[in-house]
Amino acid sequence: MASSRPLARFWEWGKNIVCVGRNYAEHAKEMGNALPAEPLFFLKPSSAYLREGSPILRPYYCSDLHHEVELGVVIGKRTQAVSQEAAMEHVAGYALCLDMTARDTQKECKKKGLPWTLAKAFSTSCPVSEFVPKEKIPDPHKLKIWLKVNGQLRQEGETSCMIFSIPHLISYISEIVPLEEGDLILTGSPSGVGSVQEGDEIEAGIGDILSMRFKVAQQTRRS
Ligand SMILES: CC(=O)CC(=O)C(=O)O
Ligand SMILES: [Mg+2]
Repeated sequence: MASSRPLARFWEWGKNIVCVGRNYAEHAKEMGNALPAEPLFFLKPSSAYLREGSPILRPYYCSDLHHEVELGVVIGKRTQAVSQEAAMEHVAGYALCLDMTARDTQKECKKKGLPWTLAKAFSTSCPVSEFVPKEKIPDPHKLKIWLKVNGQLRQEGETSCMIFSIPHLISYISEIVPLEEGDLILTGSPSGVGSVQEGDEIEAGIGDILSMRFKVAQQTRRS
Protein backbone atom coordinates (compact mmCIF):
# COMPACT_ATOMS: atom_id res chain seq x y z
CA MET A 1 0.00 0.00 0.00
CA ALA A 2 1.33 3.45 -0.88
CA SER A 3 2.31 5.58 2.12
CA SER A 4 0.88 9.07 2.64
CA ARG A 5 4.18 10.33 4.07
CA PRO A 6 5.77 12.87 1.72
CA LEU A 7 9.13 11.67 0.39
CA ALA A 8 9.84 15.34 -0.27
CA ARG A 9 10.45 15.56 3.50
CA PHE A 10 12.19 12.18 3.94
CA TRP A 11 14.52 13.63 6.61
CA GLU A 12 11.57 14.05 8.98
CA TRP A 13 10.67 10.36 9.11
CA GLY A 14 13.21 8.21 7.20
CA LYS A 15 14.82 5.78 9.67
CA ASN A 16 18.18 4.66 8.34
CA ILE A 17 21.05 6.71 6.97
CA VAL A 18 23.48 4.27 5.39
CA CYS A 19 26.84 5.76 4.37
CA VAL A 20 29.16 4.09 1.87
CA GLY A 21 32.88 4.72 2.28
CA ARG A 22 35.85 4.50 -0.12
CA ASN A 23 33.61 4.38 -3.20
CA TYR A 24 35.83 6.69 -5.29
CA ALA A 25 39.39 5.55 -6.05
CA GLU A 26 40.85 9.08 -5.83
CA HIS A 27 39.37 9.62 -2.36
CA ALA A 28 40.55 6.20 -1.11
CA LYS A 29 44.03 7.19 -2.40
CA GLU A 30 44.06 10.62 -0.70
CA MET A 31 43.13 8.92 2.60
CA GLY A 32 45.83 6.24 2.13
CA ASN A 33 43.23 3.45 1.97
CA ALA A 34 43.24 0.37 -0.26
CA LEU A 35 40.34 0.00 -2.70
CA PRO A 36 37.53 -2.06 -1.18
CA ALA A 37 36.75 -5.48 -2.65
CA GLU A 38 33.16 -5.13 -1.39
CA PRO A 39 31.18 -2.01 -0.40
CA LEU A 40 32.15 -0.62 2.99
CA PHE A 41 29.33 1.01 4.92
CA PHE A 42 28.44 2.50 8.27
CA LEU A 43 25.34 4.17 9.75
CA LYS A 44 24.34 7.59 10.98
CA PRO A 45 21.29 8.10 13.25
CA SER A 46 18.39 10.09 11.80
CA SER A 47 19.15 12.79 14.43
CA ALA A 48 22.19 13.62 12.23
CA TYR A 49 19.94 15.26 9.63
CA LEU A 50 20.35 18.98 9.11
CA ARG A 51 18.48 21.32 6.79
CA GLU A 52 19.50 24.65 5.30
CA GLY A 53 19.09 27.53 7.71
CA SER A 54 20.73 25.74 10.65
CA PRO A 55 24.50 25.50 11.19
CA ILE A 56 26.74 22.45 11.07
CA LEU A 57 28.15 22.09 14.59
CA ARG A 58 31.77 21.06 15.02
CA PRO A 59 31.66 18.64 17.99
CA TYR A 60 33.39 19.90 21.14
CA TYR A 61 35.88 16.99 20.97
CA CYS A 62 36.88 17.62 17.34
CA SER A 63 39.64 19.88 16.08
CA ASP A 64 39.58 18.79 12.43
CA LEU A 65 36.07 18.76 10.94
CA HIS A 66 36.01 17.62 7.28
CA HIS A 67 33.45 18.05 4.52
CA GLU A 68 32.59 15.11 2.23
CA VAL A 69 30.05 15.84 -0.52
CA GLU A 70 28.04 12.81 -1.59
CA LEU A 71 25.09 11.87 -3.77
CA GLY A 72 22.22 10.55 -1.64
CA VAL A 73 19.74 7.93 -2.85
CA VAL A 74 16.28 8.02 -1.25
CA ILE A 75 14.53 4.67 -1.01
CA GLY A 76 10.88 4.58 -2.10
CA LYS A 77 9.74 1.15 -0.93
CA ARG A 78 10.86 -1.60 1.44
CA THR A 79 13.94 -3.30 0.06
CA GLN A 80 15.33 -6.59 1.31
CA ALA A 81 17.95 -8.65 -0.53
CA VAL A 82 16.97 -7.11 -3.85
CA SER A 83 18.87 -8.10 -7.00
CA GLN A 84 20.99 -5.50 -8.81
CA GLU A 85 18.61 -5.80 -11.78
CA ALA A 86 15.56 -4.82 -9.68
CA ALA A 87 17.30 -2.39 -7.30
CA MET A 88 16.49 0.85 -9.12
CA GLU A 89 12.74 0.12 -8.86
CA HIS A 90 13.17 0.79 -5.12
CA VAL A 91 14.60 4.29 -5.62
CA ALA A 92 12.26 7.26 -5.14
CA GLY A 93 14.78 9.99 -5.82
CA TYR A 94 17.98 11.70 -4.83
CA ALA A 95 19.39 14.40 -2.56
CA LEU A 96 22.76 16.03 -2.12
CA CYS A 97 24.33 15.18 1.25
CA LEU A 98 27.35 16.05 3.33
CA ASP A 99 28.99 13.28 5.32
CA MET A 100 30.54 15.62 7.91
CA THR A 101 33.44 13.82 9.56
CA ALA A 102 35.45 14.52 12.71
CA ARG A 103 38.65 13.46 10.96
CA ASP A 104 40.97 13.61 13.97
CA THR A 105 38.50 11.49 15.94
CA GLN A 106 38.18 9.04 13.04
CA LYS A 107 41.98 8.65 12.92
CA GLU A 108 42.02 7.89 16.66
CA CYS A 109 39.15 5.40 16.27
CA LYS A 110 40.99 3.65 13.42
CA LYS A 111 44.21 3.47 15.47
CA LYS A 112 42.37 1.98 18.46
CA GLY A 113 40.17 -0.34 16.38
CA LEU A 114 37.04 1.44 17.64
CA PRO A 115 33.81 2.10 15.70
CA TRP A 116 33.46 5.44 13.87
CA THR A 117 30.37 6.62 15.77
CA LEU A 118 31.99 9.68 17.36
CA ALA A 119 33.58 10.63 14.04
CA LYS A 120 30.57 10.24 11.77
CA ALA A 121 27.29 10.09 13.72
CA PHE A 122 27.22 13.31 15.75
CA SER A 123 24.29 15.73 15.65
CA THR A 124 24.26 17.82 12.40
CA SER A 125 26.68 15.40 10.65
CA CYS A 126 24.27 14.85 7.73
CA PRO A 127 23.21 18.10 6.04
CA VAL A 128 20.83 17.34 3.15
CA SER A 129 19.36 19.24 0.21
CA GLU A 130 15.82 19.18 -1.01
CA PHE A 131 14.49 15.90 -2.46
CA VAL A 132 14.81 15.40 -6.22
CA PRO A 133 12.33 12.87 -7.68
CA LYS A 134 14.02 10.19 -9.79
CA GLU A 135 12.19 11.33 -12.93
CA LYS A 136 14.31 14.50 -12.84
CA ILE A 137 17.57 12.52 -12.90
CA PRO A 138 17.38 9.90 -15.66
CA ASP A 139 20.95 8.64 -15.03
CA PRO A 140 22.38 9.14 -11.50
CA HIS A 141 25.75 7.88 -12.74
CA LYS A 142 26.13 10.92 -15.00
CA LEU A 143 26.16 13.73 -12.45
CA LYS A 144 28.76 16.22 -11.30
CA ILE A 145 28.76 16.88 -7.55
CA TRP A 146 30.74 19.80 -6.21
CA LEU A 147 31.54 21.66 -3.00
CA LYS A 148 32.99 25.10 -2.26
CA VAL A 149 34.19 26.55 1.04
CA ASN A 150 33.94 30.35 1.26
CA GLY A 151 33.57 30.42 -2.53
CA GLN A 152 36.66 28.26 -3.23
CA LEU A 153 36.09 24.99 -5.11
CA ARG A 154 37.27 22.05 -2.98
CA GLN A 155 35.49 19.01 -4.42
CA GLU A 156 34.28 18.20 -7.92
CA GLY A 157 33.45 14.58 -8.70
CA GLU A 158 31.69 12.62 -11.40
CA THR A 159 29.28 9.98 -10.14
CA SER A 160 30.41 7.82 -13.08
CA CYS A 161 33.61 7.28 -11.05
CA MET A 162 31.90 5.35 -8.24
CA ILE A 163 33.60 1.99 -7.71
CA PHE A 164 30.28 0.30 -6.86
CA SER A 165 27.23 1.49 -8.81
CA ILE A 166 23.97 2.48 -7.13
CA PRO A 167 22.21 -0.84 -8.00
CA HIS A 168 25.22 -2.73 -6.65
CA LEU A 169 25.13 -0.71 -3.39
CA ILE A 170 21.37 -1.16 -2.89
CA SER A 171 21.57 -4.87 -3.59
CA TYR A 172 24.56 -5.42 -1.29
CA ILE A 173 23.30 -3.24 1.59
CA SER A 174 19.71 -4.54 1.49
CA GLU A 175 20.91 -8.09 2.09
CA ILE A 176 22.42 -6.94 5.40
CA VAL A 177 20.25 -3.96 6.40
CA PRO A 178 16.72 -4.15 4.97
CA LEU A 179 15.91 -0.66 3.72
CA GLU A 180 12.65 1.15 4.39
CA GLU A 181 10.75 3.81 2.51
CA GLY A 182 12.36 7.20 3.26
CA ASP A 183 15.79 5.73 4.09
CA LEU A 184 18.85 7.39 2.60
CA ILE A 185 22.07 5.94 1.19
CA LEU A 186 25.09 8.25 0.96
CA THR A 187 27.11 6.86 -1.93
CA GLY A 188 30.62 7.97 -0.89
CA SER A 189 32.76 11.02 -1.36
CA PRO A 190 34.95 11.98 -4.29
CA SER A 191 38.41 13.39 -3.54
CA GLY A 192 39.16 16.86 -2.19
CA VAL A 193 37.84 16.41 1.35
CA GLY A 194 39.23 18.97 3.78
CA SER A 195 38.89 20.99 6.96
CA VAL A 196 36.31 23.64 7.76
CA GLN A 197 36.46 26.20 10.56
CA GLU A 198 33.91 28.02 12.66
CA GLY A 199 32.32 30.78 10.51
CA ASP A 200 33.06 29.07 7.17
CA GLU A 201 30.31 28.76 4.60
CA ILE A 202 29.93 25.53 2.64
CA GLU A 203 28.09 25.61 -0.68
CA ALA A 204 27.52 22.34 -2.54
CA GLY A 205 25.54 21.24 -5.54
CA ILE A 206 24.57 18.62 -8.09
CA GLY A 207 25.64 20.17 -11.41
CA ASP A 208 23.23 23.02 -11.96
CA ILE A 209 20.28 20.93 -10.75
CA LEU A 210 20.43 22.19 -7.17
CA SER A 211 22.68 23.79 -4.58
CA MET A 212 22.63 24.27 -0.82
CA ARG A 213 24.54 26.37 1.75
CA PHE A 214 25.49 25.73 5.36
CA LYS A 215 27.46 27.73 7.92
CA VAL A 216 29.85 26.03 10.34
CA ALA A 217 29.62 26.79 14.08
CA GLN A 218 31.27 25.43 17.19
CA GLN A 219 29.33 23.15 19.54
CA THR A 220 29.50 24.44 23.09
CA ARG A 221 29.78 21.77 25.74
CA ARG A 222 27.20 21.76 28.50
CA SER A 223 29.25 22.12 31.70
C1 LIG B 1 37.38 7.63 4.83
C2 LIG B 1 35.95 7.87 5.04
O1 LIG B 1 35.62 8.65 5.90
C3 LIG B 1 35.00 7.09 4.24
C4 LIG B 1 33.89 7.86 3.68
O2 LIG B 1 33.00 8.30 4.39
C5 LIG B 1 33.82 8.11 2.22
O3 LIG B 1 32.90 8.80 1.79
O4 LIG B 1 34.68 7.61 1.47
MG1 LIG C 1 31.71 9.70 3.35
